[in-house]
Amino acid sequence: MVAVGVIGSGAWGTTLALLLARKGIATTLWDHQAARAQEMQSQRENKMFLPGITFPETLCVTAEIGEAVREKEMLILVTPSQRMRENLRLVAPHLGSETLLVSASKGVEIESLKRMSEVIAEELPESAGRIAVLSGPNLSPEVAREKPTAAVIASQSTEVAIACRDLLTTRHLRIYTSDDVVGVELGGALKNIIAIGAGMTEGLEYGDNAKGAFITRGVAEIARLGIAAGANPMTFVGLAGIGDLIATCASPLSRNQRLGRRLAAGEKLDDILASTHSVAEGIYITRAALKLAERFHVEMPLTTKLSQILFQGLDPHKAVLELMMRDPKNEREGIM
Ligand SMILES: NC(=O)c1ccc[n+]([C@@H]2O[C@H](COP(=O)([O-])OP(=O)(O)OC[C@H]3O[C@@H](n4cnc5c(N)ncnc54)[C@H](O)[C@@H]3O)[C@@H](O)[C@H]2O)c1
Ligand SMILES: O=P(O)(O)OC[C@H](O)CO
Repeated sequence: MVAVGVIGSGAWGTTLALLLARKGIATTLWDHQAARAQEMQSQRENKMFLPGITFPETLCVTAEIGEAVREKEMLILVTPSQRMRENLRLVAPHLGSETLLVSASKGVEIESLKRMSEVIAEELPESAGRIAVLSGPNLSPEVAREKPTAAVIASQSTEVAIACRDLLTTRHLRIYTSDDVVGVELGGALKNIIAIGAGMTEGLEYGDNAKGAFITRGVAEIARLGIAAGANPMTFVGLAGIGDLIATCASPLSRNQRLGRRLAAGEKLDDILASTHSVAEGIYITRAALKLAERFHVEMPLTTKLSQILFQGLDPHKAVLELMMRDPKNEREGIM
């Protein structure tokens, strides 16, 4: 029988585990907290992140890392991005020589500026040829409820991308393959910055023209950085780029978008963080993106202003005014 492990039991990790288990795959979901794992295993539900969705019998929850990692065809790594490395170190002693590794996290490590696949290859070097990354417009409450969804899985190895795709595909989740690992990872990570900003335009009641403009200039900005980092420009008009932006910037289900709306309402970042268990990757990728922008000499005016709002208390109205008053530009300047 095929067996899969899922490392990280937040909303997305639980959703992916549910999908696999519903296909009859023996799925082990790992939580880093024993009490949480026990609670989910006995209640047959993740009440914190996906209330109301019952676990099938083929899904087992554990806090014992070896149980989640040993003898698995595929391991899905889906912790918050800043926690990925420490969890890979727990995985390493138990990992088999054939296991496929899929990163489903959307972020860049702030300290090293490495993408998740790079962190994985660094910590698990013997598995470096079996890594894939999953991204796309994938709001977990919709995916878990089997609403039609598409995603993209990228790997340097076509065989690995296809094998992971085949394990993850369901009647409700259509997955495209790609060889643009850099673009798929950076698209999924960087869109979180734009999702926070889009939430802010909504919270400030600036209307749909402002939101449309913000998202469009946002794509230009994140594509500019991605291309400088080696991504294929076309990936930013694909599922990991514009696709994910449309979903997250439009949906009240997006945690990053909600964060933007709360900041616009005047709440302080620390208070928002203290009020939730969910990760809003946009906060961390904002820092990482600005460091990457410096490395690649790329201009990121929207990200710069968002960073000032998040970390220096800049008033969002003032930030928007400052963006509006920038020097006029040609629309395509700095993109292609
Ligand atoms: N939720 C979604 O719809 C969705 C969709 C696609 C991708 N993602 C990405 O998946 C990743 C995980 O997000 P999520 O939504 O599943 O999580 P979540 O925000 O729902 O919950 C956070 C999870 O992180 C866990 N956690 C906290 N500290 C940890 C540690 N030190 N080690 C291991 N786990 C720890 C918590 O226990 C919790 O399970 C993020 O990068 C996110 O961007 C999320
Ligand atoms: O809820 P968010 O903002 O973390 O977004 C979740 C996914 O990345 C959407 O594709």
